[in-house]
Amino acid sequence: MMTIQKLDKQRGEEVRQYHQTLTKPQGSLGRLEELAVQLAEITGQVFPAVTPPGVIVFAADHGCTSEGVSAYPKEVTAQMVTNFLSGGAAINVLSRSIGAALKIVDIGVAADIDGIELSTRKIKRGTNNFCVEDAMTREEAIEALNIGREETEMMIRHDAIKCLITGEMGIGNTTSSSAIMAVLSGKPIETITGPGTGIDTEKIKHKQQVIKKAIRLRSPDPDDPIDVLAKIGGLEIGGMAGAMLAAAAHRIPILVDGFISTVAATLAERISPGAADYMIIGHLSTEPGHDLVIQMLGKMPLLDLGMRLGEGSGAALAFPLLEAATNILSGMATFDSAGVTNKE
Ligand SMILES: Cc1cc2ncn([C@H]3O[C@H](COP(=O)(O)O)[C@@H](O)[C@H]3O)c2cc1C
Ligand SMILES: O=C(O)c1cccnc1
Repeated sequence: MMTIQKLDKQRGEEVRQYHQTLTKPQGSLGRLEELAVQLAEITGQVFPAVTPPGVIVFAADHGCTSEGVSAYPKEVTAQMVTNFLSGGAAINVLSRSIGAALKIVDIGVAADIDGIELSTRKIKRGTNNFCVEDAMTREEAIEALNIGREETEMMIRHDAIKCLITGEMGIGNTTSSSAIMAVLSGKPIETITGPGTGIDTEKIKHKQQVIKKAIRLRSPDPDDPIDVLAKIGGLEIGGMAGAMLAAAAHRIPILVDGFISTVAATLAERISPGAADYMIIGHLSTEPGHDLVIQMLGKMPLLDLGMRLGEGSGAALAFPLLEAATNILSGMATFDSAGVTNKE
């Protein structure tokens, strides 16, 4: 889809060496040092910039909500988009606190939503119920990826963003995310499916049955990520995957949020191997499948705050750590410049 370059290992090595000259015991900044190295490898700069960050929230509805898989009614998707537009959701608050540009994309909400601030890119009015038919066609899945890519490239041009945070809003999307993960990982559905917005144990069992039925009836090809996205995925999940591919192609670091975002990240990596090199996992969600999907990407989350919201919230909270990692590099004195004696 888009060319993703290899990481700039040379720049990473330069940062590793430079860290040893800064006024601190070697390695004492732990994962902040690793972060600085990764950011240098991603951006190709010894003093990488991550500000300003940009948050894109993709919103879409899910046909599988008619199977009773969420604690909240499907109307909440559109209502929350209106809330995003008036600035009152968690991601609005967190975006403001990190100085991020925030864009909301309606990539497939069932209801009509007005708002000049809204990017209206509706592919269809929610996915089809994957227990009855494919969630979307292959063409629609590709369109979702393309819209994600286009919206991100616009943000790179207009807002000059230096770090991408993707978020999502879509009642029912932990069900499609769990289904995608079950197919991509081959792991039992029980280990991947959780409460989402907060359903009880009985309802989780039902959610697992719904996912099993969908996978049996749709039989997506685990080796074809676009087939998986089309048959059992979501429009906002495709949008996020496309956004991540665009950021990786532009060598912009991607700060990944919770379970749903990390599933989109896994699809992006399967579509264009190497994309995950450009990703950092912001936090560990309490949704049970998140741990596994992070491990599959070979990553470790930065924060573990017991959160399970989505919208990009956990990634936005982790952003100051990236900023700190880059500020350390550009702002700290060296042993030489400060006249501090280095170890023998
Ligand atoms: C008010 C509200 C705000 C949200 N913001 C994100 N989500 C999160 O919950 C949804 C997924 O959970 P499930 O699969 O159980 O429906 C997604 O919209 C996700 O972004 C929200 C959910 C609600 C109710
Ligand atoms: O981990 C997440 O992103 C998540 C978990 C539950 C509900 N919504 C989002």
